[in-house]
Amino acid sequence: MAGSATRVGVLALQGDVREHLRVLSELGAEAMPVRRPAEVEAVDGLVIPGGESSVIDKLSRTFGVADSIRRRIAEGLPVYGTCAGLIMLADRVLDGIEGQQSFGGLDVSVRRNAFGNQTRSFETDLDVPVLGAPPVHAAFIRAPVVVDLGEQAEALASLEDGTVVAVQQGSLLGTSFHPEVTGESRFHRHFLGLVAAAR
Ligand SMILES: NC(=O)CC[C@H](N)C(=O)O
Repeated sequence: MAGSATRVGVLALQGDVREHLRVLSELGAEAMPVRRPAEVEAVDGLVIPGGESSVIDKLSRTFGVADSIRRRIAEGLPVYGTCAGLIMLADRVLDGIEGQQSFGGLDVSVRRNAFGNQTRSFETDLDVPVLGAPPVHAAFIRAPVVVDLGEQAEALASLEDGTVVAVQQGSLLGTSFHPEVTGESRFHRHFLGLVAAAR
Protein backbone atom coordinates (compact mmCIF):
# COMPACT_ATOMS: atom_id res chain seq x y z
CA MET A 1 0.00 0.00 0.00
CA ALA A 2 3.05 2.28 -0.29
CA GLY A 3 2.06 5.76 -1.39
CA SER A 4 -1.63 5.43 -0.57
CA ALA A 5 -3.17 8.02 1.75
CA THR A 6 -3.55 7.16 5.38
CA ARG A 7 -7.12 6.06 6.02
CA VAL A 8 -8.43 7.25 9.35
CA GLY A 9 -11.94 6.43 10.50
CA VAL A 10 -14.04 8.49 12.89
CA LEU A 11 -16.49 6.39 14.87
CA ALA A 12 -19.75 7.94 13.71
CA LEU A 13 -22.42 6.72 16.12
CA GLN A 14 -22.85 9.91 18.15
CA GLY A 15 -20.84 13.02 18.98
CA ASP A 16 -18.70 15.59 17.19
CA VAL A 17 -17.82 13.42 14.19
CA ARG A 18 -17.74 16.18 11.58
CA GLU A 19 -15.22 18.29 13.50
CA HIS A 20 -12.76 15.38 13.59
CA LEU A 21 -13.31 14.52 9.91
CA ARG A 22 -12.53 18.13 9.02
CA VAL A 23 -9.28 18.34 11.04
CA LEU A 24 -8.07 14.97 9.70
CA SER A 25 -8.86 15.93 6.09
CA GLU A 26 -7.10 19.27 6.49
CA LEU A 27 -4.02 17.36 7.64
CA GLY A 28 -4.09 15.26 4.46
CA ALA A 29 -5.56 12.01 5.79
CA GLU A 30 -8.31 10.13 3.99
CA ALA A 31 -10.91 10.58 6.73
CA MET A 32 -14.10 8.55 6.75
CA PRO A 33 -17.04 7.96 9.08
CA VAL A 34 -17.10 4.41 10.47
CA ARG A 35 -20.16 2.54 11.74
CA ARG A 36 -19.85 -1.07 10.63
CA PRO A 37 -17.39 -3.87 11.39
CA ALA A 38 -16.18 -3.99 7.76
CA GLU A 39 -15.39 -0.26 7.97
CA VAL A 40 -13.46 -0.80 11.20
CA GLU A 41 -11.36 -3.41 9.38
CA ALA A 42 -10.54 -1.01 6.53
CA VAL A 43 -8.90 1.85 8.45
CA ASP A 44 -5.28 2.47 9.50
CA GLY A 45 -6.35 4.45 12.55
CA LEU A 46 -9.56 5.37 14.38
CA VAL A 47 -10.78 8.47 16.20
CA ILE A 48 -13.48 8.18 18.84
CA PRO A 49 -15.16 11.58 19.16
CA GLY A 50 -16.49 13.55 22.08
CA GLY A 51 -20.16 13.17 22.85
CA GLU A 52 -21.75 10.91 25.43
CA SER A 53 -19.82 7.76 26.25
CA SER A 54 -22.82 5.80 27.55
CA VAL A 55 -24.58 6.38 24.21
CA ILE A 56 -21.50 5.54 22.13
CA ASP A 57 -21.14 2.37 24.22
CA LYS A 58 -24.76 1.28 23.67
CA LEU A 59 -24.81 2.11 19.96
CA SER A 60 -21.47 0.40 19.33
CA ARG A 61 -22.91 -2.80 20.76
CA THR A 62 -26.19 -2.37 18.87
CA PHE A 63 -24.33 -1.79 15.58
CA GLY A 64 -22.05 -4.75 16.31
CA VAL A 65 -18.80 -2.77 16.04
CA ALA A 66 -17.71 -2.94 19.69
CA ASP A 67 -16.04 -6.33 19.37
CA SER A 68 -14.31 -5.40 16.10
CA ILE A 69 -12.92 -2.25 17.69
CA ARG A 70 -11.74 -4.17 20.77
CA ARG A 71 -10.03 -6.74 18.59
CA ARG A 72 -8.31 -4.17 16.40
CA ILE A 73 -7.12 -2.25 19.49
CA ALA A 74 -5.65 -5.48 20.85
CA GLU A 75 -3.89 -5.99 17.48
CA GLY A 76 -2.31 -2.52 17.73
CA LEU A 77 -4.67 -0.23 15.80
CA PRO A 78 -3.81 3.40 16.63
CA VAL A 79 -6.83 5.08 18.24
CA TYR A 80 -7.33 8.64 19.46
CA GLY A 81 -10.22 9.37 21.84
CA THR A 82 -11.35 12.86 22.85
CA CYS A 83 -13.47 13.29 25.98
CA ALA A 84 -16.18 10.60 25.62
CA GLY A 85 -13.67 8.87 23.31
CA LEU A 86 -11.08 8.86 26.10
CA ILE A 87 -13.69 7.22 28.34
CA MET A 88 -14.28 4.55 25.66
CA LEU A 89 -10.51 3.82 25.55
CA ALA A 90 -10.07 3.51 29.31
CA ASP A 91 -9.75 0.06 30.86
CA ARG A 92 -11.62 1.32 33.95
CA VAL A 93 -14.51 3.82 34.00
CA LEU A 94 -15.53 5.47 37.28
CA ASP A 95 -18.98 7.03 37.65
CA GLY A 96 -20.32 5.37 34.50
CA ILE A 97 -24.03 4.62 34.22
CA GLU A 98 -25.11 1.15 35.29
CA GLY A 99 -23.70 -1.50 32.96
CA GLN A 100 -21.60 0.99 30.99
CA GLN A 101 -18.76 -0.65 29.08
CA SER A 102 -15.69 0.72 27.36
CA PHE A 103 -13.55 -0.67 24.55
CA GLY A 104 -10.49 -0.40 26.78
CA GLY A 105 -6.85 -0.55 25.75
CA LEU A 106 -5.50 2.33 27.82
CA ASP A 107 -4.38 1.07 31.22
CA VAL A 108 -5.96 3.99 33.07
CA SER A 109 -8.96 4.76 35.24
CA VAL A 110 -11.09 7.64 33.98
CA ARG A 111 -13.68 9.50 36.04
CA ARG A 112 -16.67 10.69 34.01
CA ASN A 113 -18.04 14.22 34.47
CA ALA A 114 -15.19 14.92 36.88
CA PHE A 115 -15.81 18.67 36.96
CA GLY A 116 -19.58 18.45 37.44
CA ASN A 117 -22.35 19.36 35.03
CA GLN A 118 -22.43 21.38 31.80
CA THR A 119 -22.25 24.73 33.61
CA ARG A 120 -18.84 23.72 34.94
CA SER A 121 -17.34 23.49 31.47
CA PHE A 122 -14.27 25.67 30.96
CA GLU A 123 -11.38 26.50 28.66
CA THR A 124 -7.73 26.80 29.61
CA ASP A 125 -4.22 26.81 28.13
CA LEU A 126 -2.20 23.65 28.65
CA ASP A 127 1.48 22.93 28.30
CA VAL A 128 1.91 19.78 26.23
CA PRO A 129 5.67 19.08 26.00
CA VAL A 130 5.27 16.46 23.25
CA LEU A 131 3.63 19.13 21.03
CA GLY A 132 6.02 21.97 21.92
CA ALA A 133 5.08 25.67 22.02
CA PRO A 134 2.66 27.40 22.10
CA PRO A 135 0.36 25.94 24.80
CA VAL A 136 -2.78 24.11 23.68
CA HIS A 137 -6.04 26.03 24.13
CA ALA A 138 -8.26 23.28 25.53
CA ALA A 139 -12.07 23.14 25.93
CA PHE A 140 -13.35 20.93 28.73
CA ILE A 141 -17.05 20.07 28.26
CA ARG A 142 -18.46 17.83 31.00
CA ALA A 143 -14.99 16.36 30.81
CA PRO A 144 -13.52 13.22 32.32
CA VAL A 145 -10.09 13.09 34.00
CA VAL A 146 -7.51 10.33 34.30
CA VAL A 147 -7.29 9.35 37.96
CA ASP A 148 -4.66 6.65 37.76
CA LEU A 149 -2.23 5.49 35.14
CA GLY A 150 -0.82 2.02 34.71
CA GLU A 151 2.89 1.56 34.12
CA GLN A 152 2.63 1.65 30.32
CA ALA A 153 0.55 4.83 30.19
CA GLU A 154 2.27 8.21 29.99
CA ALA A 155 0.74 11.54 31.01
CA LEU A 156 1.09 14.10 28.19
CA ALA A 157 -0.60 17.03 29.93
CA SER A 158 -1.91 17.99 33.36
CA LEU A 159 -3.89 20.84 34.88
CA GLU A 160 -2.10 23.10 37.37
CA ASP A 161 -3.25 20.93 40.28
CA GLY A 162 -1.64 17.86 38.66
CA THR A 163 -4.84 16.32 37.31
CA VAL A 164 -3.94 14.31 34.20
CA VAL A 165 -5.95 15.31 31.12
CA ALA A 166 -3.97 13.80 28.21
CA VAL A 167 -2.45 10.36 28.04
CA GLN A 168 -0.66 8.06 25.59
CA GLN A 169 0.10 4.37 25.69
CA GLY A 170 1.84 3.11 22.58
CA SER A 171 -0.47 3.91 19.66
CA LEU A 172 -3.39 4.88 21.90
CA LEU A 173 -3.96 8.55 22.64
CA GLY A 174 -6.63 10.17 24.80
CA THR A 175 -7.49 13.73 25.80
CA SER A 176 -10.11 14.92 28.31
CA PHE A 177 -10.68 17.96 26.10
CA HIS A 178 -11.64 18.65 22.47
CA PRO A 179 -8.83 19.96 20.22
CA GLU A 180 -11.22 19.48 17.29
CA VAL A 181 -13.49 22.32 18.48
CA THR A 182 -10.83 24.94 19.25
CA GLY A 183 -8.96 24.94 15.93
CA GLU A 184 -6.07 22.97 17.45
CA SER A 185 -4.69 20.37 15.05
CA ARG A 186 -1.42 19.33 16.73
CA PHE A 187 -2.92 16.40 18.64
CA HIS A 188 -4.36 15.06 15.39
CA ARG A 189 -0.99 15.59 13.69
CA HIS A 190 0.71 13.71 16.53
CA PHE A 191 -1.87 10.95 16.14
CA LEU A 192 -1.30 10.73 12.38
CA GLY A 193 2.39 10.22 13.22
CA LEU A 194 1.41 7.24 15.36
CA VAL A 195 -0.75 5.91 12.51
CA ALA A 196 2.11 6.30 10.00
CA ALA A 197 4.52 4.53 12.35
CA ALA A 198 2.13 1.61 12.78
CA ARG A 199 1.46 1.07 9.05
N1 LIG B 1 -17.69 16.33 25.92
C1 LIG B 1 -17.80 15.07 26.16
O1 LIG B 1 -17.44 14.19 25.35
C2 LIG B 1 -18.49 14.71 27.44
C3 LIG B 1 -18.32 13.29 27.87
C4 LIG B 1 -19.53 12.85 28.64
N2 LIG B 1 -19.64 13.52 29.91
C5 LIG B 1 -19.50 11.34 28.81
O2 LIG B 1 -19.60 10.84 29.88
O3 LIG B 1 -19.34 10.66 27.85
